Amino acid sequence: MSRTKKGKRAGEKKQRGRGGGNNGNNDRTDYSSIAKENEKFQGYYVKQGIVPDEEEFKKFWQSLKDTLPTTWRFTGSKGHAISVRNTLQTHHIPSLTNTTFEGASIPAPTPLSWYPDQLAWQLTVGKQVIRRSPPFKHLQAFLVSETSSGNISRQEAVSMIPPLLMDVEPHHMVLDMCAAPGSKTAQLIEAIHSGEEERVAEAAKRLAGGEGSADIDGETPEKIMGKTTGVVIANDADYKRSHLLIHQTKRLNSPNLIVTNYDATLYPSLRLPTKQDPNGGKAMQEYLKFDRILCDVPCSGDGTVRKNPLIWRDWNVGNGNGLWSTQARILVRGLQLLKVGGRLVYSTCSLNPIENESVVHAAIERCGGPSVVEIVDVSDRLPGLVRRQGMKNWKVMDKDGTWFEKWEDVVEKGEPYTDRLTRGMFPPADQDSEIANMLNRAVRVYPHLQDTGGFFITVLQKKGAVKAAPEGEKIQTGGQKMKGVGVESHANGSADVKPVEGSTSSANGVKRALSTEDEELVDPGSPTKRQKLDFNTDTPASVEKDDDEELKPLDIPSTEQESRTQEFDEDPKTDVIAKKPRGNFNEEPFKFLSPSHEVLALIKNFYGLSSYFPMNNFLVRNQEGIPVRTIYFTSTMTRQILSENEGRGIRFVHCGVKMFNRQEVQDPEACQWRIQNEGLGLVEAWVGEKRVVHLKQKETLRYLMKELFPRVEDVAEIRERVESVGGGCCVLRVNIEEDKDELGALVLPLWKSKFTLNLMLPKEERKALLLRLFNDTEGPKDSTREQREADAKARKEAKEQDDGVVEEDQDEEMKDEEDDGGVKIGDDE
Ligand SMILES: C[S@@+](CC[C@H](N)C(=O)[O-])C[C@H]1O[C@@H](n2cnc3c(N)ncnc32)[C@H](O)[C@@H]1O
Repeated sequence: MSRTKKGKRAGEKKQRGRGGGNNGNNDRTDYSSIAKENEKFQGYYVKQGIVPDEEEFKKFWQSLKDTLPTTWRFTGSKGHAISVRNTLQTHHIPSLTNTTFEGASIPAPTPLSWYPDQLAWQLTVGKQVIRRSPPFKHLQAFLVSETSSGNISRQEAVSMIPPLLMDVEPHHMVLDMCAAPGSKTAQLIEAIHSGEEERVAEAAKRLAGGEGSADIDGETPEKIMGKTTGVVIANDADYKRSHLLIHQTKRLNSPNLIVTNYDATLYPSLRLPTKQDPNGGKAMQEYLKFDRILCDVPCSGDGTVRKNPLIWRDWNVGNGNGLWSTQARILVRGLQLLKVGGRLVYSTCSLNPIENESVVHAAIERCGGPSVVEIVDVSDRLPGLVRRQGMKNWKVMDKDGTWFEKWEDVVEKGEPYTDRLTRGMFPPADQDSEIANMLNRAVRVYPHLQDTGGFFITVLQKKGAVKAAPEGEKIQTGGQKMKGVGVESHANGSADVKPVEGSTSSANGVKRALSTEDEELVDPGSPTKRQKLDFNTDTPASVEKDDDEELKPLDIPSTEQESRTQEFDEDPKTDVIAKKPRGNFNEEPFKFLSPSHEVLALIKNFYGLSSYFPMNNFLVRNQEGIPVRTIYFTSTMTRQILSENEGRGIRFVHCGVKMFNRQEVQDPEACQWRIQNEGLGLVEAWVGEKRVVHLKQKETLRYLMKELFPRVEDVAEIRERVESVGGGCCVLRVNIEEDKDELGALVLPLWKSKFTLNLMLPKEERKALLLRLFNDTEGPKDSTREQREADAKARKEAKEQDDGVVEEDQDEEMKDEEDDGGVKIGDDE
């Protein structure tokens, strides 16, 4: 068989890891045939002493071979997540407790003790049981249905930890540097929106009563309305995978989310609105600094071996060594972009100290040492989570198997080791130094501690300005010269973020020493020099994988093979880390509409939108800036970021929630712009009573959900009200006393045609609600369809006979439209 340059056999399956890029893998390896043994893998971790006690190491090693439990999170706003969780607890857990299968008792799902509000659960039973035990089968149907409607997200338990340690608040600016496929981004979005429902409800009540209007002068609309003011920017270097982020976070409908597509080592400084000098001096250009940053970096992923058996076959030391330089650069860039006082979490699903403590140590040194960046002690956080402390000593192994304890030994041996390894990889020379002791504050989670995957998490706090010297100078830190984590700087201003399509090199190529005032604002520069460094160790090759793998609905896998193909959380792939954003960049521009635009005026009037509602946060996605089909809504800060950076070639991939969709209507009174289900939660509190319908009876709700096109005359409870509201879109507020716990605050978009009503819900969501609320497994039906068709036919024939004019079916007006998100209104066919 032929060999490639890197010594791989042509066609050979590439090394797995966790990093991204190059999807489309069609590997059909039989995972059950892979032996769960690898001497090099085991020997490496024995020598590193990651679990020093021999007996404990045996348990640790054995646990890597065991099947991983299935874990999931209830997603969305807290109120909503809790209401779906309540269904699990009320309707499923009782019948799953004390279940036996073939004589043995079977454990019911349990909440993860350390996850807040019992919103994360785990299930340890295998597929056999699920298929053949009726209560588990029932649970499976619930999980699948809620997953496809986005209320449940399958996620590895350990992967849920980093966002929980970030202490995100609703006003925070948050950056997720390596975000795809987006499980943690979803947690970050939930965190910035935490408490929002309550705040908005209170504000709406207060403002409707005319109270509090005195103290709102000069406040942003979000603040007045109790809305989240923070922003989450989720980034990934892989363009295709940046779209996975959109998919994964779609259900959260956050107007505070922006998705970008950059190599994180080169993440650009984003402009904020210029600050005017009150004394009449020069206006200052401000750049965005973040309160919270997540660096969940690409890594070798050997902590995921329980669900990725290929790691047993393919593990080699070069994977970790090869990623070190990129991981360190991402972390350094993150620390530059962080506000002083801000927090950054660095995490990997690798067990390897080279990808973990070594990177953290090098980056802290690179940024000025522990007086500038400290590791936060989080030992009292997440009580219940069993963990081990970070390592302060480790060794470095070359890919040929030679071990080194210190850089000086590498220098003594000379090439090729001096090319393949770097000084920064080594542990602190002074093991009693502040930084060495601080490394113990890092968190290591091992599989045997609580039946999970392996993970590494460090929480860093920035205490002062980071001074990054230009690349080319080897960095002098704590007596060590380091290469491989340098940051080149160049002039700030428009050139610093020139379009990077097809190139990540410094926009203007100017290298200069930093001045103190812009040291934090510069963009990192040319990767050309780093390229050599990145490739001077054994960089693992990419793995190709099918995109859709991330998106499969939850099933309950019993084998690791199934687990691998159905997982959509962590993405254990190693990749040659982006020297430039991968894939074509092809996005329509984001154009904001003037608040006085005639379409917005029409919408405001029809829905009776409150005067507090921020009408300047609407945008469209076309070059001309015309509302053709869909109008999106963003938060104020999001708008400012997009507007300030327009024309700078910034690779914005996504922003805005669909709020209004254009609808062909025949009723001249009805507004053509219907509220999209996605945007309803953002606007409903501000819609005037004139377009609100209240519903209190459970049976009415069931009928509206079950029937795709119920006749107005058949919905007795709300008939009168909908008739007085008139044609077009309105807001249905559901308030059923007996089901408060499971329904939460349910608000739905309702369309009134001449004769029929239509809940405008995506098919999956309608199905999931029917199952959850009414135990209906069959889904919606269209029993009036035949009747309508017959009526239409009769009308048409009669009309044609009368005057030869062909009349359109009035009720068909809602059924031909499909929105941009693929949600067919009413008629799902
Ligand atoms: C471990 S995965 C992130 C998982 C993600 N945080 C989550 O929780 O779903 C690493 C991601 O980093 C991306 N990546 C690799 N190199 C990168 C770089 N230089 N800059 C930004 N992203 C990069 C990969 O495409 C991959 O999606």
